[in-house]
Formats: sequence, C-alpha cells, structure tokens
Amino acid sequence: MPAMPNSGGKPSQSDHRANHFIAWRQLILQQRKSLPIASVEKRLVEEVKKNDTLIVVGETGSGKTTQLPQYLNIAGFCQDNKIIGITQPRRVAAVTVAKRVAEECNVELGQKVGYSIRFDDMTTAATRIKYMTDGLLVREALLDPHLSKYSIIIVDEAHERTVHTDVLLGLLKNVQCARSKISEINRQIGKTNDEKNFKQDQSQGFVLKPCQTSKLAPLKLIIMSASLDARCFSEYFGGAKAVHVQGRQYPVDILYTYQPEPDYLDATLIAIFQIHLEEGPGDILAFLTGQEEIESVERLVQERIQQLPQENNKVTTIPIYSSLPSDQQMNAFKPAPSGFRKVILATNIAETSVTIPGIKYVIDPGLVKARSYNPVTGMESLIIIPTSKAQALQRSGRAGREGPGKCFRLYPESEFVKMVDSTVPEIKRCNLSNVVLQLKALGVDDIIGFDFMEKPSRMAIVKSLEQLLLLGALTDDYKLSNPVGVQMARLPLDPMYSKALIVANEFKCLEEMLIVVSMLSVESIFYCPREKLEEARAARKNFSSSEGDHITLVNVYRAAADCIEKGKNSNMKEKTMEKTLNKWCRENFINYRSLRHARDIHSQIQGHVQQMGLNILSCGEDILQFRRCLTASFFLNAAIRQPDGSYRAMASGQNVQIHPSSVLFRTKTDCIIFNELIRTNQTYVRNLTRVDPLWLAELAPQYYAEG
Ligand SMILES: Nc1ncnc2c1ncn2[C@@H]1O[C@H](COP(=O)(O)OP(=O)(O)OP(=O)(O)O)[C@@H](O)[C@H]1O
Repeated sequence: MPAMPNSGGKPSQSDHRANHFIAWRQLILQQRKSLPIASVEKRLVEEVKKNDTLIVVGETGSGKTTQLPQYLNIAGFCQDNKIIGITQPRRVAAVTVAKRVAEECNVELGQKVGYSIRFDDMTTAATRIKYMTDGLLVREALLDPHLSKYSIIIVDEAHERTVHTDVLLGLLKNVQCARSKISEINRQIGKTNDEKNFKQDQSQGFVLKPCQTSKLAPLKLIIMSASLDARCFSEYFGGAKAVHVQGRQYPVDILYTYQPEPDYLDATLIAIFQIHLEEGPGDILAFLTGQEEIESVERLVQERIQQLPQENNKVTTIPIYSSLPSDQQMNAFKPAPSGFRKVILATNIAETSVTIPGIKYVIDPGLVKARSYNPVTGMESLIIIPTSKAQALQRSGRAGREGPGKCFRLYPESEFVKMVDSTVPEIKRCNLSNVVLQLKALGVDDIIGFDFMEKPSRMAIVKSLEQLLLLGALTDDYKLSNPVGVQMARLPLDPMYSKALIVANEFKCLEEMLIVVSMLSVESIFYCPREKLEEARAARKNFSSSEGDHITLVNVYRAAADCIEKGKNSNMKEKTMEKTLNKWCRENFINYRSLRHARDIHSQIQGHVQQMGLNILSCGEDILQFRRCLTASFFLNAAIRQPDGSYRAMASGQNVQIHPSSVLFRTKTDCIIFNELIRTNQTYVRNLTRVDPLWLAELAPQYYAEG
C-alpha cells in the first residue's frame, strides 16, 4: 500500500505519488464499473453455478475477457487452489490481457494473475487466473489428462475456430465428461463411507471425521465470443445455455468506400494519410495480410511522411505480426511519443481480444491470409481471401475501446453483405498431421470417430495418418511409435520438421538442420527493396550456395552468429551488439526482425532436442551428407524436372515452378527437395536444394522403393 498523504505542510513527492496512485486506482475501478458486463455480474455468476457449460456472447469491448474471470474468482471458484483458465487463440492477446487484469487486481503479473504461452510461462503456484493460448492447454492435457488444476476453463474468441480451438473443444468435452463421472463415483463412495462411519459412530461412539469426497469436481466450461453462432456451439455441448451480454461501451462509426478498390495497399496508404490530415487526434490501426506487405507499406508511409510539412509529419509506424519477437510486438501497446500519431500495421494477430491503447481509427481492407489445404494433393498453401463478417466485426471492435471510434472499411457495403458469416474452421482447410499426432499422443486412437465440432473430411484425416506413417511417427497399426512418434509429439513443430531433427541426429548434421528449421520457421529472411534490387542480389551472392537455399540459409545464420561473436569478444554491451547486428543486416539485405526471431526459435528448439538427448553435431564441409539428410527428411516434398523445364511434385503430381527468390532459379537440376508451396497465378516452390533422384529410393524406400 502506498503511504497516505501527510497532514499539513507542502505535499511531498511521495504524497504526489500516492495521490496519483489513488486517482489511477479510482479510474480503473470506474472503468470496470462502466463496462456493460458489470451490470450482469451476479446473473453470470449464478448461471455458471447452475450450468456445467455456458455460452457467453457479448459485444466487443463489453468486458468479457478481462472481467468474467475476476467475477468468478470473487465468487469462490478458485477455492482449494483451483485455477480459472482462459484460452486465447493468440499469444499476444494472452499476454496483454493478463497484464491488464493483473493491473486491475493491483497484483504483480505472475502472482494471482498470470499467463502461459509456448516458451514463456508467467505463472507461479499462487496463480489463480491464468491466461494462455489454446495450443498450450492442449499440450498441458498431455501431462494432466483431467486438467485437474482447473475449476473452470473459458474458451475465449471461440468464433475464430483455429485448429487448436477445435481440438480443445473436443478434448474439453471428454475431460468434462470424465470429471463428472469421477466426481459422481467419489460422491457415491463418500456417501457409503458416511453411512459406514455413522453406523460405527452409533455403535462405538467415536468422533465422525469428514470424509474426502469428490476432490476432482466437475469441470465448468464457458465458451465466449462477440460473434458466435451460439446455436451451433450449444448443440455441440448438448443444448448448453447461452447468455447474451447487451450493450457496448463506445460507438464505432462504420464507413465504406463507394467502389471496390483495385489496389488495397494503395487504398490503405491513402486512408492512413487521409485520416492523419483530416481527422482529429487518435491512433490508427490498419489490417494487412502479412509481414512483407506490412514492411512495404511501412516503408511507403515513412517515405511520404518525409514529404509532409513539419507541422504534419509527426507520425510513427509500428508493425505487429505473429513472427515478430514478442518484445517487439509489445511496442504496439506502448504510447506514441508525445505529439506523435501512432500508425499500427497489423495482421489479424491484432483482430481479437486485444485493446491497443490510443486506437481510435481502424482501417480494414477486408482481406486476410489464410491456410488452404488440398487433401487430394496433400498440399497446404497460404492464400489471400476476403474476411468473414465476424472478422470485420472484430476488426472494427478494436476501435471504440477507450472512446468513440471510426472504422474505414476499404470496400463497398454491398461486399460486406456478401461476406460469409464466419470463417471456415481452420481444421477444414489445413494439413491435419499435427492434430492427428497430438490426439494420438493424448491417447485418442480413433481419430475419425473423435467428436470434432465439425469433422474434417475423411480424406484429410486418412492423408495425415498416411503421412505420419511414412514419417515413422505411427506404427503399422496406427499407434504412436516409440521413440520416434513420442519424440515428434513432444517438439512444438510441424511433424515434418520434428522428424527432420531426429533424422539429422542420425546423419550427424543436427547443427545444420536446427538452423534450417529455425530459419524456415520465419517469414522472409532476405529483404529485397524494389529500388535496390541489384545491390540486394549482389549481397545475397555472398551467402549463396550452388546446392540450394537450405545451405544458403545456414550460411546467413552463421555469418550473423560470427558478427555477434565478434561483438562479444570485444566486450560489447547487449544494446550495442543488437545495433551492430542490425547494421550488418541492413548492409547485407537481411531482414533483422526475421533473423532475431529465427535465433529465438533456434535457442528454444535447441533446448528441446538437448532434453531429448540428441547430439548437436555438425557435418562440417560434408555438404553431400547434409543434402542426403534433407532428402531423407523431406522426401514427401521432392520434385522432378520435366522436359519443358517445369517440375513435377512427386507426392501430388502437381506441376510447379521454382520461385524467382530461390538461388536455384534458372538453374537446371534433375531433382529438388522443397519446403514451401506458394500459389499465386502459378504454383511455385521455395526453399529448395538439389538432390540426386537415386537417393529417393535409397533413403525413403517406404515411399519410393516399390513405385
Ligand atoms: N490494456 C488495456 N488498457 C486499457 N484499457 C483496457 C485494456 N484492456 C481492456 N481495457 C478496457 O476494458 C474493456 C473491456 O475489454 P475486454 O477485453 O474485457 O472486452 P471483451 O468483451 O472481451 O472484448 P473482445 O470481444 O473484443 O475481446 C475495453 O473496451 C477497454 O476499455
């Protein structure tokens, strides 16, 4: 507790601080009380008490995510050291909401209120309200199948229907059912014991001890969103009750364009400057589809700001996308420097749950990059598609959280009317290998019979089972193999990458594969501005390997590591070293943010493989050995050159071209292994290495020998 103001005399500095603190606490209290959800606190708590599963629908910003867990905590749902868990589809939401709630509760983050996301756990034994990603809770279920620490699980933003949300919903349904049965059995045993004790008590006269009944209470589930089709969730949960929280905190004006915009990037740019020059104060949040787009718009905004007169050029741009390191993502949540307008360029990472302080204007071009999967070819790719109505609603909901806001939709209203209500669940449009592997590790053997809210196609499930079988993660009778399958399930990576690390251990080139997997896990390591194309190409030549992109990536990573090593040897401070690395990246046309992220991922996966007892050895100059290892790992992604110069992907039979960004573009090589498929007007492959076609049958006989 801060010191109270002293009586009489001039107020001291600590008095000022105390007054400031008290005013700030009062403000937070007032804000909380004014949220629409506050008026239905009692009713919500009663409904949770009465129902095992509850669906809560309420406008964006009405207070669901931040308030409901606090109400339930006060109502006693954390007794016996139980935890209220709230899942979010995205890491950034889990972190920022936990910070806010800790602030509201006036506790240190990680104590009563905490968060847990992959590779970052901010909880302690004292944590009672825990925000986390849905994927993390699925992983927790591997270790604690009954999720016994939790009294309530709230699945927030369920409308997003990410793969993890859908797997989690099925899993939670099973856990809820199992816990209800256990608690019923415990209750029965308890009753019998009570009767026995009572009889003994009467006959022998000793004191009745309270018997320990139902330690594992039934699990309460709450499914929550602003834009849920409550009916379908209710049906899935056996007619669960739905509660609607009415009202929103501040109005948001929605504005549409008269005509469709032919170039949405240009339209976004125009909208940013129009708002900046014509609207009142307030920060801007613009939604784009990916890192490359964000970076190019960021450059253009910065260029145009330079051309504005001095009184108008106080604009700062901040990018936020999922592969940006967490500390850099948090920059979006910091206030702009005094007198500056903040322009945040975001992917749909900032679409749900988050409150970004200062945002008054939202620009929504109405597009999103989404996964798309073709179960016939087994190929997954990313495509840009129109958002759903639910997404448009969420985006506009990012304004109007601290005051009235405006949302500029860069499409006509007639387009909005045509949008689908909600996005096709991701589980229906992605490769399911990871889902299947996780479910197998959770002991779910019958994947086709698993109670998904919406079943993925049988073909997609069968294809994933086949793929896992070929990767050696499953035995011939489709059980998780040991140790390979078990190890693969433990690694937080795509199964093909997990397997590559295990294979590389055998080929004694795990050091190189660890680098490759980390570099492939981030978007665009190379940075190629249009106006400096030649310079960028020349710089890339310093790292290029004639064998392909994988070794080129290893060369980049090692050159950056050398630069850091030199800094360390000359006793550079952390900050100076980062600056030096940033400069090195600029000189070499390497994307600094991506490289930093790759280095983070590298150190995290390194920890995992060390724990698994794998040996991080290097193949040194023996590049042939490494190429053979790539073949043994990514044999499902092999392509053979055709007489017309194109390539035929072996697994899918698809015709593909080498992407112009590859070091092997325009070279003639008989056979390649690739890691990425890109669909634009053509189908391209990216991140490839040349291999000997004879290695396929030798190193992947399970797939190629008989053909
Ligand atoms: N970090 C923050 N800083 C300032 N205000 C915040 C912050 N987080 C939340 N708030 C305030 O609390 C309100 C409720 O936020 P909350 O996330 O609980 O709403 P919600 O109903 O879950 O919204 P959504 O459906 O958009 O996730 C916000 O509108 C905002 O006024």
